[in-house]
Amino acid sequence: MKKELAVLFDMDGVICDTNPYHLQAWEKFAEKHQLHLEGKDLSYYIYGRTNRDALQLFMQDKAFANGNNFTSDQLTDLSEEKEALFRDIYRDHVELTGGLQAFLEELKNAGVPIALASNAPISNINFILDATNTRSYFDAVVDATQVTKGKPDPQIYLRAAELLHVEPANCIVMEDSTVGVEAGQKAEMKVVGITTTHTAEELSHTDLVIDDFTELSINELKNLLLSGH
Ligand SMILES: O=P(O)(O)OC[C@H]1O[C@@H](O)[C@H](O)[C@@H](O)[C@@H]1O
Repeated sequence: MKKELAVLFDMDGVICDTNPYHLQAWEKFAEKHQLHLEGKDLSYYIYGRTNRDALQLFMQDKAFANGNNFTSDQLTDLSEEKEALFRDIYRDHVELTGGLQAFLEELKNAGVPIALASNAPISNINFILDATNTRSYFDAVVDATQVTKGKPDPQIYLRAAELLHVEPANCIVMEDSTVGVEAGQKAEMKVVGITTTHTAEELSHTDLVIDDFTELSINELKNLLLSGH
């Protein structure tokens, strides 16, 4: 039987409020590679994007100080180098977003299928799932390597719905980044915006804005599915 509700969680900024630590990692990485990264660039180039897309966007618009373009293998290596920095910085600060543990329990007890759908590399996904001890809650995990395009393309969310055997129209996406919100909306799913990375105003085009998961219940999600766009 097809399920009437599934919840698809983004990871960075949703499972854990990691973006302040990603920022520190990007700053270290930028210094080492003489990349002219400014605070205001983060919102557009970085938050929510795959590292490959972020690095490529940078190269197009700003170019690295040494003027080189990177091969696909170099992009993979650079991406992993930045994420190793992130994991080192974040390791001692790992904490689930407020109310998430109880919300995951509520969903699990009600038999609601749950997926993790992230642009992050699998090394980071494994790191967060192990450090937060939440792997057992997720019925499916989708990262950008399992599809041809990461967010803001909708493929990651559509693949997650497929793995859970739930129609996209019955899926609710939990997102913090504008790139991720775009992906959820293009997948024609309802999107809840969480204000870890962007302000409530910046997320005002979502279906519901929350500060953390203490504000959500299954009933509220069911009502959201019934409401129009
Ligand atoms: O799709 P998610 O879980 O928000 O993660 C995507 C990306 O979010 C960015 O903010 C990070 O800098 C990346 O390293 C990360 O891969």
